Amino acid sequence: MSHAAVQTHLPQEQGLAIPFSTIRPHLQVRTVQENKKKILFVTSELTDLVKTGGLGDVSAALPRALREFHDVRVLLPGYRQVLESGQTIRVVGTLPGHAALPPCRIGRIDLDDGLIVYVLLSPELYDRDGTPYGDEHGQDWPDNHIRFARLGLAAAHVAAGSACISWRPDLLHAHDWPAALAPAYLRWRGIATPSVFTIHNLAYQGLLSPQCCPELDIPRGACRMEGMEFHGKLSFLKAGIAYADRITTVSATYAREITTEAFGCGLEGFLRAKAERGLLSGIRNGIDESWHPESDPHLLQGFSASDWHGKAVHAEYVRHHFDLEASAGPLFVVVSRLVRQKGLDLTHDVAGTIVRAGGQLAVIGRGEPVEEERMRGLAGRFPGRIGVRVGFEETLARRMFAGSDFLLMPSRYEPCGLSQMYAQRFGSLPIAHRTGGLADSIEDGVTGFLFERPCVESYREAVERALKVFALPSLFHAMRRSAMTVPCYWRQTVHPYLHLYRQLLESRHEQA
Ligand SMILES: Nc1ncnc2c1ncn2[C@@H]1O[C@H](COP(=O)(O)OP(=O)(O)O[C@H]2O[C@H](CO)[C@@H](O)[C@H](O)[C@H]2O)[C@@H](O)[C@H]1O
Repeated sequence: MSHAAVQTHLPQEQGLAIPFSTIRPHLQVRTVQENKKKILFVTSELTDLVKTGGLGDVSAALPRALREFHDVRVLLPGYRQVLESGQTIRVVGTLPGHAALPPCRIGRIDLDDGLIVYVLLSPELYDRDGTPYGDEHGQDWPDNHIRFARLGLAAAHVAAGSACISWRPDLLHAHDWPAALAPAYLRWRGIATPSVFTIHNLAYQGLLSPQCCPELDIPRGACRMEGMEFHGKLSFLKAGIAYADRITTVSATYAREITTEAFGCGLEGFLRAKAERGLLSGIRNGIDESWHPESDPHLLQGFSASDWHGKAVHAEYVRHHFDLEASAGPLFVVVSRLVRQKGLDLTHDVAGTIVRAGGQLAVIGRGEPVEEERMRGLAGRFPGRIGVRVGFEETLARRMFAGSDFLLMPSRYEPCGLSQMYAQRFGSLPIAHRTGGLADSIEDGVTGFLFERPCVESYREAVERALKVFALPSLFHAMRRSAMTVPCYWRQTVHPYLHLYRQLLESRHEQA
């Protein structure tokens, strides 16, 4: 693998038109600094084009924060949302089929700010209604193993320089189980490109039957404990952990937690062994610069710690939008995927405390049908005091962070969490379980409220403390101001990744 990857212009890529695209000017000429390395992000979500949760946000914001230092590009499946995004897609590469993985083409999107996204074009795998992972009823696609193995193998081909793209990464960075076979295929095929695998959520593992090995061309040797075998099945996520050169997760506390039985999802021993060899680390997520209360274009009006008027405008907007009564009481919000991890059942049980104290609650979320139903039931119990919207709406979510006084986040576990940082930035104090990245990003009684155990009693005690602070405006505003100034942008937090990449590239260089 060559590290002499200095380019003074972008590579020549053929611009074959495909039906859904309009042709864009061919090449932008850009000077690339000598010490910049080429890094390929492999991910199943990118907020600009398709998002179901925090993975999309990190996949969009981290490459942008790294771009000052490296030439970072993203590889993403060409879902229907991507094809219909209105972005120009030029075909720049082709890949042959392999085992049960169909041949595909690679398209290229140049986003407005210059971020380059390679899109894996395989209509039979990705051009469907629904989310990246399942149909509109929340049912996983039965061929997910093929869909995401295709992603992993394509990434390995790009790394090997055999995807007909004249851009070849010095390092590959894969995210979560859908991208986890990328480092594995590198290893199985003897491609020396170093790799990083980031775990955003250990609970989603991508399990499949060992009988699928021939379909995906998984070597027999991989079906062992030291490989991707997991209780008689095969785990995409475990493959990422087994074969990447370095493993990271998204906060220091979660990195420790996943080496314990309580949080390790059965992989704690495997992860502990990696940690003991210095191969597992926790790097806390940052957030994108667009989360700025004075300039976020999603907001109706900007605001700051010295001018709260815009915040009041959003509080009124949220009350109106969720059919809540006019009130001077505290406004609580939930912005969350509605899944068991997020502790919605606990919020259901403390909601009465909030309402009795004169508070109101607005919830937006989408997820498991049982959780959606639970939330709808809550709105039915407290009309005018609790409003629930089942759906996914970025603009509304941002206005909820802006208009609220408190964000509820009683997650049972939380690898990092972004919502609490968005809330803090917008002067809404998070009330959260002391776990994972919530413990690392919230200072109890200063920039939010933490409770110790994921149970109603512990949670209620934190809500009661928050209500007392709300009743003391000078203390409440002081806490808000502290929360708004916590350093949380990626540019303030990206350095551990730069250090990790440097270490990895240098050690690979020495080995070579
Ligand atoms: N209905 C809705 N409408 C609009 N926006 C909505 C929404 N539901 C959720 N969101 C948004 O989706 C994102 C959720 O991100 P989180 O990091 O809080 O959780 P998630 O569990 O998805 O991410 C996983 O990956 C991230 C990234 O590493 C980790 O921080 C996290 O702990 C881990 O569980 C936030 O941007 C939130 O505002």
